[in-house]
Amino acid sequence: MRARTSGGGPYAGRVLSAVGPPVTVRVPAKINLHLAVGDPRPDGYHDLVTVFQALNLTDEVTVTTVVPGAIAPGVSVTTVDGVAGDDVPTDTSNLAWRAVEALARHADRDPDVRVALRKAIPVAGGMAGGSADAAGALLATASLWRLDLGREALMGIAAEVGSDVAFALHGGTALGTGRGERLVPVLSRHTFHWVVAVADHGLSTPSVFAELDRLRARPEAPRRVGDVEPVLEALASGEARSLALLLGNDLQAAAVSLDPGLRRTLRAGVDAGALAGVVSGSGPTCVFLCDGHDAAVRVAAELAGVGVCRTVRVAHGPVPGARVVDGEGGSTGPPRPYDPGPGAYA
Ligand SMILES: C[C@](O)(CO)[C@H](O)COP(=O)(O)OP(=O)(O)OC[C@H]1O[C@@H](n2ccc(N)nc2=O)[C@H](O)[C@@H]1O
Ligand SMILES: Nc1ncnc2c1ncn2[C@@H]1O[C@H](COP(=O)(O)OP(=O)(O)OP(=O)(O)O)[C@@H](O)[C@H]1O
Repeated sequence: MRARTSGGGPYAGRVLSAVGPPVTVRVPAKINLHLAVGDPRPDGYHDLVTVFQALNLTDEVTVTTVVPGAIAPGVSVTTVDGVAGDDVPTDTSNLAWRAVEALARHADRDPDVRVALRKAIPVAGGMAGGSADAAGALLATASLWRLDLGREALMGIAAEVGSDVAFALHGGTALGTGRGERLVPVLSRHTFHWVVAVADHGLSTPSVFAELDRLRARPEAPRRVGDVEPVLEALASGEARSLALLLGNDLQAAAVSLDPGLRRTLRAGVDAGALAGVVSGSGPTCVFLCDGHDAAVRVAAELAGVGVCRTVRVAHGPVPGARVVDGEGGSTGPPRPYDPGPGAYA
């Protein structure tokens, strides 16, 4: 079925795409097990060496073809699991919409879709929620439009939209370099169990990078994280206790400097029985590695009682990157042109 617009509006007179069923993609949050930040580059970014892991804390992105008079182009947002979504824009600045526009430019067509976000990933929490939505919107729209895009092309468009978007497509565990957009899969044996402490406010990523530059300009600059190799070895061994000793994030000092209460959160998680805790990315979410699922449930219960954060979640990783899901709102059509591959999680 094809639809043609009538009357005025941005699509007046244009032939719109075939109206197929909506496509829903589930896409994970990320944490950084290791985050080494270099000096600022001339373009304002910082080179990173980071180890990402995707957790089973996911947003869902549903993309529907615009139907004139019935379904308008744009973005809508609902939140679940206590996520505060007031800061999430529903205009063209939403990262998911920017991803649709980037794909539309690439495909030389109009962004004639509606994007519905169902957010469970904390907003401005250092878990790449906006980037996850962008990755989900890219994959869902590419599937809806049945674009014959290879993995490399989609990853390239993802990297244009944001530093963390490519990883949200990739999933699993990966080593990221450059701005974090150049990815190599990392062997990660077994599943790691995490407690996620979500703060009652966000931190702006550019402000945290700027604070790190400021702290580093002082004589008592924060110590930098060590080499990444031992982290890769601990992941390959699957030993949570080995990995716990090696969790490190150069942005942690900056996040704590902007939000000193995080010190208390980090201490509370370890006091509650976690093996170790670290600020996730640019914060303020803190994640705690635990010795198995049962330990994580105990740590989460105790941490929730201390009152140092807004909500506490139990999660595990690695999990796959963005995936088209079947079921209500999803699509059960033929195989999709983009297959993100199995990832490198065991
Ligand atoms: C902190 C991390 O989450 C670690 O994975 C990411 O590096 C942040 O990735 P992101 O939120 O996708 O960041 P972008 O949207 O690309 O950049 C937002 C802003 O963060 C700063 N930024 C980001 C990434 C990077 N490698 N260096 C930076 O300095 C820049 O000021 C940039 O303007
Ligand atoms: N789809 C989206 N979801 C959440 N925030 C969005 C979205 N699109 C744009 N934003 C804006 O981006 C800001 C950062 O949101 P996001 O949740 O991605 O932060 P983050 O998890 O700290 O990111 P990262 O870990 O990649 O640095 C929000 O405060 C909001 O204003």
